[in-house]
Amino acid sequence: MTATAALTIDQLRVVYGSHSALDDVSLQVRPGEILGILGPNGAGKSTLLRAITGKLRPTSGQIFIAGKALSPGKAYQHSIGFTPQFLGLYRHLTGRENLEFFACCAGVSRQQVRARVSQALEEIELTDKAHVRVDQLSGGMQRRLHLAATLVSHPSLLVLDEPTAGVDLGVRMSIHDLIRRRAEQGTAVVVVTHELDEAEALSHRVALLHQGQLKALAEPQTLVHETFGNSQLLVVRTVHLFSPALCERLQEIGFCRDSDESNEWWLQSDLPLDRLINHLYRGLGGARDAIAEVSVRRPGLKNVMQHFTGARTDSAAETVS
Ligand SMILES: Nc1ncnc2c1ncn2[C@@H]1O[C@H](COP(=O)(O)OP(=O)(O)OP(=O)(O)O)[C@@H](O)[C@H]1O
Repeated sequence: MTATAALTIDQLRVVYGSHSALDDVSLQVRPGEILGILGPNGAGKSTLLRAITGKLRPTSGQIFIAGKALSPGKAYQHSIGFTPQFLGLYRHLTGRENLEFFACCAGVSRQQVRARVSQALEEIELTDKAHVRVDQLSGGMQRRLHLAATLVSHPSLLVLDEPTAGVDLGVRMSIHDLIRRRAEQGTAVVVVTHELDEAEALSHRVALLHQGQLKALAEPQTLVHETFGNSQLLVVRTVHLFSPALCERLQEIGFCRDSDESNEWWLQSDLPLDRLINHLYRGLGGARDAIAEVSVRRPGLKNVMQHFTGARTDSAAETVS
């Protein structure tokens, strides 16, 4: 990518006291590109967003917005639109009043404010609710309005922190459409999400952070392929969630799971299915009744995350005998 990238992050380091929150992170985002930022809690995602939006002075490294070096503390509202995770709307004002306020704060000229606000309301399909107070709108409508508050200034770089947190599928889809449309018009988008399906569906590329380091940066499908090749996953769903003996047994025979709250376990392998099933049932012995379902799947981003963040990914080649 060239100096005309919408965003360039060059060898960024952020150290809090003695703790390194970001360590030598470099990446670029081109105009029109949607980059998903993924990583477990504490990976450094919020720190990265704070650095990109100029709210934090990096320990070292540089950030360029459309080729211009970013100096923390300066006003960047014209080129960067930041939508934080938590709603920041004025509940006693109407949707239109909120958008007009945010447009003015972002430096939109008086002559343009009305048209920009009308356009944003149309984009989020809330024109007919423009004069309703925010506290009388549904949660999904407030979420869309929250995003529109950033869109009114037509930023060249949109930075979104979990834009679909807590919304239903319908609202999520409409927010995705909104983000895609802006990207198609040339806006670069950096979006932090914990939803891996969302990242896979929405992002042109994903950046995977873990313990402050950039572990991977690629298109979702490329990342899955580079990590797992043509492997498949044998997926097992257990009847009960908490059965320490069964969990221990599954771990011993090479399975891992998404979280302690999941009753789905998976094993990555290139081996033929009949050998894998044999391996599973032999390994489980008398505990096989505790299995509700066995299926085969292609790996996805979720499995890539586990691979890079240290979950057990022992290949079946090592554990299947
Ligand atoms: N102001 C701060 N002072 C000291 N340490 C901090 C500060 N902010 C964040 N950290 C630490 O830096 C690391 C990265 O934090 P950060 O909030 O960027 O992670 P994150 O990926 O956004 O996590 P989450 O998904 O939980 O929001 C964590 O270990 C965190 O405890």
